[in-house]
Amino acid sequence: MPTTSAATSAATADPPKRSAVRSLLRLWPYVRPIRTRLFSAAFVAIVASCVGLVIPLVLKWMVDGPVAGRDPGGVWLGALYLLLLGLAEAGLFGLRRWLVARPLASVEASMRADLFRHLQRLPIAFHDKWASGQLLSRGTTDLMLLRMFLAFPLTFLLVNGVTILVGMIILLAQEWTLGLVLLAPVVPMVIVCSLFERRYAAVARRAQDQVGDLTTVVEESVLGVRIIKGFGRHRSQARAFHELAHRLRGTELGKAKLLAAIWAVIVLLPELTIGAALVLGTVQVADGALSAGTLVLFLSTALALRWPVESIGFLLAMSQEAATATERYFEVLDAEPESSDAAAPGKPSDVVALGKPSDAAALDKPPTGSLSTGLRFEGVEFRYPDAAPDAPPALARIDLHIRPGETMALVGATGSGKTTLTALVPRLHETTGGRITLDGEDITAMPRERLRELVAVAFEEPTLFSASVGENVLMGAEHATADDLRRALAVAQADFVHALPHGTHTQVGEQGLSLSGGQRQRLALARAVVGKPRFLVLDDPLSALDVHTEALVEAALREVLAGTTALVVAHRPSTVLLADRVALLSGGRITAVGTHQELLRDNAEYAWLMSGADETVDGLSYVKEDR
Ligand SMILES: Nc1ncnc2c1ncn2[C@@H]1O[C@H](COP(=O)(O)OP(=O)(O)OP(=O)(O)O)[C@@H](O)[C@H]1O
Repeated sequence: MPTTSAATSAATADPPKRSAVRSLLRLWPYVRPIRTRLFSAAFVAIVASCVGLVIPLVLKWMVDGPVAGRDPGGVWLGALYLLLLGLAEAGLFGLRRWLVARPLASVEASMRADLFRHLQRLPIAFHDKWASGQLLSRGTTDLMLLRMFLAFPLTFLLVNGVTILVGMIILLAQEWTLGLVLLAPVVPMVIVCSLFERRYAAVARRAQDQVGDLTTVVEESVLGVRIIKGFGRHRSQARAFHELAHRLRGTELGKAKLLAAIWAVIVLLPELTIGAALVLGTVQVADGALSAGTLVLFLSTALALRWPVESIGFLLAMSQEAATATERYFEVLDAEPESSDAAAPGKPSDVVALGKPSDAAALDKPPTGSLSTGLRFEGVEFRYPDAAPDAPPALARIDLHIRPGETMALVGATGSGKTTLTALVPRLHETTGGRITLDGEDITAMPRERLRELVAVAFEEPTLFSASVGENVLMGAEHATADDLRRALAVAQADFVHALPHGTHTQVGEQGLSLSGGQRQRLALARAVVGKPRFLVLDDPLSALDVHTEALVEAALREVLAGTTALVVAHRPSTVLLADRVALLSGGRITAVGTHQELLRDNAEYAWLMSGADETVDGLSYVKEDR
């Protein structure tokens, strides 16, 4: 898992410098399908707001009419009007909410689905660089911010703008001198708002990135809880968490200070002008230049405009956060996925054999028209995208031919490139030179779907998903039958599942934590073989097994391997003995190929790598002979 700092830099390096509006416009494809409802809701809210502005006009009519003329009937009529207007305003706002609630939930759901689908299609190189917490926070917090923006600020910035405009027109039409007094703070407020927007954009981005970092630490602490406890690292982990939480707290406080400042300006200036208008209006009423009803209308309209004006501060803040969330969302969505013939979404990452054709035997034969020539590496070179430019490539000049039905063991010192080489076959990484062919067909020329039907992979670190044992294994072949499942479990010596509380229906916890490492490895192996793949790539899949279980797995695996072309990474001689030939990988190059005995005799490095394990070799020789 990438470190927090590396992931942070990957996630936050050079965020695009777009204005908030341009960032938010990128949401249009998602908003388009619900535009009618959204515009209707905005229209309803504008009408509701304007209905609210009629109330001061009724008040003026009441004060200058029935109240001045001491007409109780008129006063009651006015009160009835006010009640109806109030009810209409409340009803319309309720209608607005009803109009937007469901479609906005669907926008959030479809954005989340797109993000998830895209994450499945992004290359391993992307996932190597990005911390999972950063991706998680984009799929949760950021999308929630976007839904809130579409539900509230998007509509209310418009509604409040129109309300302020209509209110000001009413005021200017009634008495333009007092209207101008109320208009006085507009210019300073626009300046303050634009300054605020710029500063808030930076601090909002920082806060959202820090939430991603914090999520990463929490996730790592939960997943790595055994290591943390085993090494007594809970204090240092807690310290790392507190440091990040402290940093986030500081950023959030910075946000709160900025909000407080703009809030103060936005509240204070209108209050001052309302006070000034009140004094001026009272003097005019005393002089007889203004009717008492007009002054009441003036004050009640100004008070009705207070909320639309005061809310601008936090509506702008929410919009800015939504713009940042949009940027962060599209940073992931803009990342280039695997080439257009990418695998279908929803594939597990550690097993690449999915979807056995309905006729299982079809996989055991090469496709019509192509010769069965096995697995061939021709001048393959690979360099990790984030490796230093002057660093040697992880793999260079790899020429290797694994014949049809042959099992080739791949042996090499740690860091020699074994995992990297195996990852190239199912195209988890793309070769940077040379080519790999399966029965003569270049793997880059075949659709990924087909490649992943042909090749199954099991890794040393087996991942189990939160699903039943059976579902986990059958991820290796969607159309496999109960018999296939039973056979695969038998090959992987995973019969222990029948003793689990609900057999193959037993749910295994997050990452299969409730099972031992060896049990998980056996399930991952069962997953790799359940689809009877033509090509099998195993990256040291038996490392967590005891010698006896390993021998049993190997005996059963040999039957599977007999009809399969296989590349098996091996550290132990016992695994090597499974193979027909061995390839020695040294510093990213194949330095020797031969049988185990030949290499033991002729190659010092191989002999050294295999040394100290004679007992196991003998033990397995017995198994082989017995077979
Ligand atoms: N994502 C990556 N980015 C850059 N370099 C990497 C990456 N993954 C592995 N490497 C480097 O590539 C080299 C080969 O690594 P690889 O994991 O293939 O070795 P290995 O032979 O499988 O080792 P082991 O036996 O310990 O599993 C190592 O030097 C490693 O540091």
